[in-house]
Amino acid sequence: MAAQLIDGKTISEALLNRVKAGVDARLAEGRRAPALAVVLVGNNPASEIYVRNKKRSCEKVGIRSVAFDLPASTTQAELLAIVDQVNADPEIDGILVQLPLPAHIDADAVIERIDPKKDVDGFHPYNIGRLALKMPLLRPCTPRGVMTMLEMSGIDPKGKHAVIIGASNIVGRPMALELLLARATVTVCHSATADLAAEVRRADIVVAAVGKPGFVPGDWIKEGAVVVDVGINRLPDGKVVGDVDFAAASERASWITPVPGGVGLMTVATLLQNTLDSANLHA
Ligand SMILES: Nc1nc2c(c(=O)[nH]1)N[C@@H](CN(C=O)c1ccc(C(=O)N[C@@H](CCC(=O)O)C(=O)O)cc1)CN2
Repeated sequence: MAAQLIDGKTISEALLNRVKAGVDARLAEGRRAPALAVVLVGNNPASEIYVRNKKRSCEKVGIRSVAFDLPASTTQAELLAIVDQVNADPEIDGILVQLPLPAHIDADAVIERIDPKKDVDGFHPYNIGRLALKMPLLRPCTPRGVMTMLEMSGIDPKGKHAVIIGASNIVGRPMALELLLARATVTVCHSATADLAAEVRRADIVVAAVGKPGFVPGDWIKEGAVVVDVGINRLPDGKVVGDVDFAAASERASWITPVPGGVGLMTVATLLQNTLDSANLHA
């Protein structure tokens, strides 16, 4: 059986259209456009691309973006002062600090400094706690984007066994909370998991978020499983591939996300959805 594609391009465009309609509705009511502070420290080439895409998408849907492009030498105190400034600005609804930050900056301290009401990345302990307690407010973009992809493809995780490979704060952990909220039975695998292949072979839904090209071979995928590939790995020849052997997994899966053109596009669109949500909640 050849898998059906969960097409991030089509689904993210539909989501962006929905966000644009929400922005237009605010303007029609005489309310201001939502605004997003976009903070980039240093010159990590991948981060520069992601931030550029986020700003372009803001433009497309009518969200105002306010850029803070800071040198790699920025100190933690300087960055925290900028976070304080945008926290206090009533014209800003969302704050995005692009990760990773340079090694001399404590990313957890920066995330914790963001006003949880403006935490459109959903990484603040307050927002993660709300998700864990079944009271989600601002939800991490990649996992929320994955849930939108499943929903728009008619895939209901309820009663399914979901296996997540990777336990990061950005993807693996909040992904587990999202799937639990959707009533899946969830297994989170990580580098100390005893028999990863056996865990994945039992999965109805596999979410791979490892950051290693082709880490999941096709023969780990159960016949008919749904495969969500969150990995974005750039090969020496410049090609971008996921964590899953796409061709082999497609032979067994019922649905699969491609890389590129999959979850990454949803991460950006969901950030704008969160920014609109934040504006509608508070301004
Ligand atoms: N503050 C944050 N930092 C980071 C996040 C995040 O959600 N918030 N996630 C990742 C990077 N990321 C967004 O910031 C991101 C990753 C990938 C894509 C994307 O569009 N991927 C494309 C392929 C891109 C390519 O060719 O390089 C795709 O999947 O089609 C967008 C955003 C870490 N940092």
